[in-house]
Amino acid sequence: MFGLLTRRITCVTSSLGLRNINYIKSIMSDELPNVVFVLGGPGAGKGTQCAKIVEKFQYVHLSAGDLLREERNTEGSAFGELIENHIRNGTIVPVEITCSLLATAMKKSSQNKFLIDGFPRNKDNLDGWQKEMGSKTNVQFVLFFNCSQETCMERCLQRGAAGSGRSDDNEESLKKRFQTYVKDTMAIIEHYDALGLVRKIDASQSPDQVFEDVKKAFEYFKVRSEANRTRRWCGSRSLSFFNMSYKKESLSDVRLHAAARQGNVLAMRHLLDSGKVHIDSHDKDGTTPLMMASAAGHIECCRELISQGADPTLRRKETGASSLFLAAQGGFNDIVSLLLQSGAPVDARCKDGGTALMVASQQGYTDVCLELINSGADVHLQMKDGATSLFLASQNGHAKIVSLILSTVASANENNSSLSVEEMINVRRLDGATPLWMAAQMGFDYVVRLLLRAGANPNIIRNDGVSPLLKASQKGHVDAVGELLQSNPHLGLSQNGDSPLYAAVLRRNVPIIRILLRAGADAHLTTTRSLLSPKALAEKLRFWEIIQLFNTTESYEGSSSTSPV
Ligand SMILES: Nc1ncnc2c1ncn2[C@@H]1O[C@H](COP(=O)(O)OP(=O)(O)OP(=O)(O)O)[C@@H](O)[C@H]1O
Ligand SMILES: O=c1ccn([C@@H]2O[C@H](COP(=O)(O)O)[C@@H](O)[C@H]2O)c(=O)[nH]1
Repeated sequence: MFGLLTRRITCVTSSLGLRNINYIKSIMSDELPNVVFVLGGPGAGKGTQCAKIVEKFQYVHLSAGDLLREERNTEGSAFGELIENHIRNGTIVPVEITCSLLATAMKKSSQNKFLIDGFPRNKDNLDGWQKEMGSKTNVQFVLFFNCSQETCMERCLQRGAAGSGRSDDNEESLKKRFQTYVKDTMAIIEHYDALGLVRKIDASQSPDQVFEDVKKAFEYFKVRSEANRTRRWCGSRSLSFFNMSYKKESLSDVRLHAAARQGNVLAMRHLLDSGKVHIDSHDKDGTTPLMMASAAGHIECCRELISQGADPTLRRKETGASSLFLAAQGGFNDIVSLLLQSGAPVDARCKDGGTALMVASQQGYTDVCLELINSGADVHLQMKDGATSLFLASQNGHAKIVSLILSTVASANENNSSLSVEEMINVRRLDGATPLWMAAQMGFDYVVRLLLRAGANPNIIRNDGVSPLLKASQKGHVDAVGELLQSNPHLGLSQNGDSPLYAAVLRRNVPIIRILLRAGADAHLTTTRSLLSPKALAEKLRFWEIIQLFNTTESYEGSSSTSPV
């Protein structure tokens, strides 16, 4: 922690860059205290919503502003005057003071879920947090309350008039606070956005409406992290572990395999010392004790086996899976490191072309991906069906891994002539699907956004003639459709003769119809599949609310081209 509060942190690392791999590593661990940063303009309603979140999701609310005000009011504080000056002027207190207050408050609490409200507000804050707390906490996501300056100003002035007692709830301070927000804090929100971690909430609605959106954000991230935890457990037990056969040559071999499977290091050592077993004795599928222990996550057994000479380069006969692949599949990073240090080839291929990096990307084990990439894993490799690690991460909604791979591709491209991000991002599987196409089908809007921003082409269709926009419309993924529309995709007929607007009408999906119309989709465009236009379809099905929407939306007159993508 910060020893001397008066020491100014001069952090020179560019933590606003995507390529800060240590930083990304620091936000991955499941075991560390979880943090949700809450950002937005002054008066956007951060404190109001935090109170509701505490009640519903049992987080501990730490407002950086409140902690600073408390410190300012503490008798004898060396920082009282400095803090008050910053508050009045709407400028940002040096990070060592704020971060130290936050860390102390976190330490005091016995909880491990924190809402950090109003921090980090500038690059100094972010760098300071990274340096001191980055490796000790897990940033789950950032809640961003978006609200116009006018509304925020009005709310703060009313709060002041109602007796908040805050020295900065006045017009003069508020103007300065907004300048700081626009100039400094927006860059922090953009930084986290680039990592796929920002959930933007429309804070101009009523407090209850805002909270409805807040709940969705928490549920979204909760579902994702729980899914990851479940997979970590299943990865070791069901996918590979139970599929292994255990038929060995001798009773001692059977016992060795059983010890590896159960993690019984003492029994294993005893058997190995006896000289009666071969350390790499394998069953009919070529499964060795080291593979067994790696798949089951027994690090002590793996250490014992390696130290007694087990071969980390062996593969299973049928699938070609190595110990490294099995450890990566289970998310056992300590075993992955051990195997790599012991000479396991980082890019060993399974029979289907899969590698340890691919399986870790698929399962969402960011820490494992980092370890493998830092050990030289090739991010450009493809499975026999054409899938890349990027594809697998996108298909499964692992935004952090998508960011990590994209930044690794960019660095590799700078250093040699390997594919550029733009080329790599649009690599297609044999069925023609790109990472973007898959993420759109699955409704992973964060991943869709990350990929589009990195240069993914929204108009690459799958071999069946379906575009990402059409697929997202068919599946009813309104947020993914919204993200795709940001990149001006083709709105007309896809090559299979269907259109996104037609698909949305067929499924009576009004939110998607609305945003497609707003983007210029044509309600009169006849699809070649059904020979009906979206409007004719709505009339046929008597979807009155949609007919009304078409009638009242001027843009349905249409500007989209009728030629297929
Ligand atoms: N959705 C809302 N609609 C209308 N008023 C709101 C809404 N949310 C909060 N308020 C009111 O606006 C004022 C500011 O809200 P709040 O203190 O939660 O904002 P904040 O973002 O934490 O502000 P600050 O950054 O200045 O600490 C309060 O008086 C609050 O009651
Ligand atoms: O991390 C922080 C948080 C706050 N400040 C200063 O406090 C005021 C008020 O903050 P609120 O979040 O609106 O309560 C803010 O304008 C800053 O001057 C800070 O320096 N660092």
